[in-house]
Amino acid sequence: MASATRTFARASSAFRTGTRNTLLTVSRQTFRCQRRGYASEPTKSSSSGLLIGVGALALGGAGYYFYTQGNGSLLSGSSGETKGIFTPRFEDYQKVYNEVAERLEEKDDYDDGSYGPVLVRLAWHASGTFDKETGTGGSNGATMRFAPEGDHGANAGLKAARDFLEPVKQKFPWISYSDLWILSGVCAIQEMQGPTIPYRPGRLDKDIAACTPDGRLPDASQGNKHLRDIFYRMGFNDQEIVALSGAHALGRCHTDRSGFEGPWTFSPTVVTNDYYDLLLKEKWSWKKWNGPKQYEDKTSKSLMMLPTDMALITDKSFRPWVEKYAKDNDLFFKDFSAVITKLFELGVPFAESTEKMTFKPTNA
Ligand code: HEM
Repeated sequence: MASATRTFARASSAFRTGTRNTLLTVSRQTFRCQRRGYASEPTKSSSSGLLIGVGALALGGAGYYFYTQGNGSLLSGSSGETKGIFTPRFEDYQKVYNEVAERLEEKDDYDDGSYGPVLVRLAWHASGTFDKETGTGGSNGATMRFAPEGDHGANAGLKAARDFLEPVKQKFPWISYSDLWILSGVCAIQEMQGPTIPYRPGRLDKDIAACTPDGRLPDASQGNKHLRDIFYRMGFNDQEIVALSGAHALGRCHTDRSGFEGPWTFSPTVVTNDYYDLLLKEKWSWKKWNGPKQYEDKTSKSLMMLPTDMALITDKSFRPWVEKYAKDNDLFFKDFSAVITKLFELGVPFAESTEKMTFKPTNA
């Protein structure tokens, strides 16, 4: 620790004050985080990312590679000369997008054939901790890298998503984890044939001190009041709660993660409005098993609904939106794109000049 600190001190003295301050902040965070330790689930992914900073600093006389967290940074060549500030542009973010898309295509032996759904869940759980009253939580910080947040029951299983992204972070060390997780959610939705999701970069990774308390994400065993408590706290209304829930067209529940079991739809790796359609058209009854209370469809007995999903058709204000989205996929795509963009941007202090980016899907 001491020699790494000295290496940092030597290296940082070579740079102008503004950059040095940024680097010092990043480095102090790095050392503090190392002392405090990470969540038991995400240790590998998070520590290696932060260690990039230390590794870069340790290059010493061989030259320096310095990256801030996505908003521009000093980039030096291996011969030691400073090359200038690296400011990522749209093309750079599209490269990250393409890399995630390529890995999604390659790694098709996971779950139902794609990491896409779990990447969407990672981006949502990173964002869904936001509290509009205090301005805390949200995607700006990627604090799920640390215990206790990574170990919150609601986040069980998301290490798979973080590990999937670690090689991408290593290939593009200039992007913050916070921006990477959201960009990957955007990529997963688009690559799974969903709507275009506009993206803005600018999130900064925060220290362990910014971890949010347990209990900010929804509890699937509850009902409509709980959904409103959780989503109103983030700043959403009833229509938006229903539109966001359409993400459950994707993926599945796992007994070793949430305790629940099974997918919501027959095409869990394609974004569709099937979730709403099935909610309305199927007959749902309690599944007979020893696990937590969940519903199963009468026809195939292979699909599931959570108590919170069923609340969308028993609640008078939610139900009309379920009916609208079941009838009109274009409307669902339009509203889903708008509401998930809002979710991904909760509490992020973007610079005014930050423009929305639209990535080209690889299968377009
Ligand atoms: C409305 C309240 C919500 C509740 C109670 C809830 C609960 C759950 C639960 C229990 C799982 C299963 C986790 C597992 O066992 O692997 C799950 C999975 C998932 N959730 Fe939600 N969720 C909610 C909202 C959302 C929202 C707003 C999104 C995204 C916009 C979302 C996206 C997903 C996805 C994509 C999966 C599948 C993950 C996978 O296949 O690994 N959920 N959710």
